[in-house]
Amino acid sequence: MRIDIEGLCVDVAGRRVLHDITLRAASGRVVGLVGPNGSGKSTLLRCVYRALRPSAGTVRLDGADLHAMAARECARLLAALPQEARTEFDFTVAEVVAMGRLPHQRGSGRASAADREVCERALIRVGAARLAGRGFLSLSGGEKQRVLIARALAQEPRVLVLDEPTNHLDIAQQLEVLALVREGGSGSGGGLTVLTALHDLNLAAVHCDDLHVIAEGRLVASGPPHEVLTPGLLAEVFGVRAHRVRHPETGAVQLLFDRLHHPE
Ligand SMILES: Nc1ncnc2c1ncn2[C@@H]1O[C@H](COP(=O)(O)OP(=O)(O)OP(=O)(O)O)[C@@H](O)[C@H]1O
Repeated sequence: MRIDIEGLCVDVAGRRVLHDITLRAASGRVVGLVGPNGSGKSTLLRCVYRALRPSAGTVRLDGADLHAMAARECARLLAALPQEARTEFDFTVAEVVAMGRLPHQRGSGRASAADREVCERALIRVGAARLAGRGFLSLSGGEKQRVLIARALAQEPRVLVLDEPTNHLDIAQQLEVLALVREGGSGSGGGLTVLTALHDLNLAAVHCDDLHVIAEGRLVASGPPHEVLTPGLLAEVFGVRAHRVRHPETGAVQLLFDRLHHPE
């Protein structure tokens, strides 16, 4: 499913934090949002998962205005993993994942055998089946993240929105979470579009098909990672000096950072 963001402006507390953002995430792509702290990545994502209404502009899913959709319709199409995804009560892992099925349930809202199977499959896919009976609040950060991804997959969305999904994870967990996200579509018939904010530019270079760079609320570059992550852009946007190398096995662009960039 395609995401078209057009002319998006957001004002927060009387200040414009996003200025006229227009970008597209093509169907089935893993699309990364990168940019310095406070540049507006989370604000943009919040507009896409409908936690925030833009001051101007539109977000469309395959042409349909997201903010004009009924909440249930939207929840059938789009799942989100916000930066501070929490549950206030100590639900079990199985209950947390079962919440992903709610948009698909009618009437009594009771889970069918088919719903339960989708949830079990989602937990197996993220390698967390053994956690099903545990209390969510007792899990480690990495385990919580896996379970929340399982909930998002159980929702069987066409669009997955992730805000820093690798936060607080060790390197192995980071790679695993991103691999899961990448494969996300394959178990649900393919075509899953992923829009994710990422701080780690090397992970973004490897795991994203396309990147959009946001700086001070404005879109400053878009394209495949090897085109976007240039030393010039990194100096200008992030204020760092970087060298580009190729991964010796995969050929992916990787960055070596040596020091802060001081303009002449
Ligand atoms: N509720 C709010 N009240 C006031 N300012 C806000 C609010 N939400 C966001 N902002 C401001 O909007 C700007 C963009 O914030 P946002 O969280 O979108 O940035 P970000 O790129 O996701 O940052 P980070 O990488 O640090 O998570 C920041 O200057 C932030 O202080």
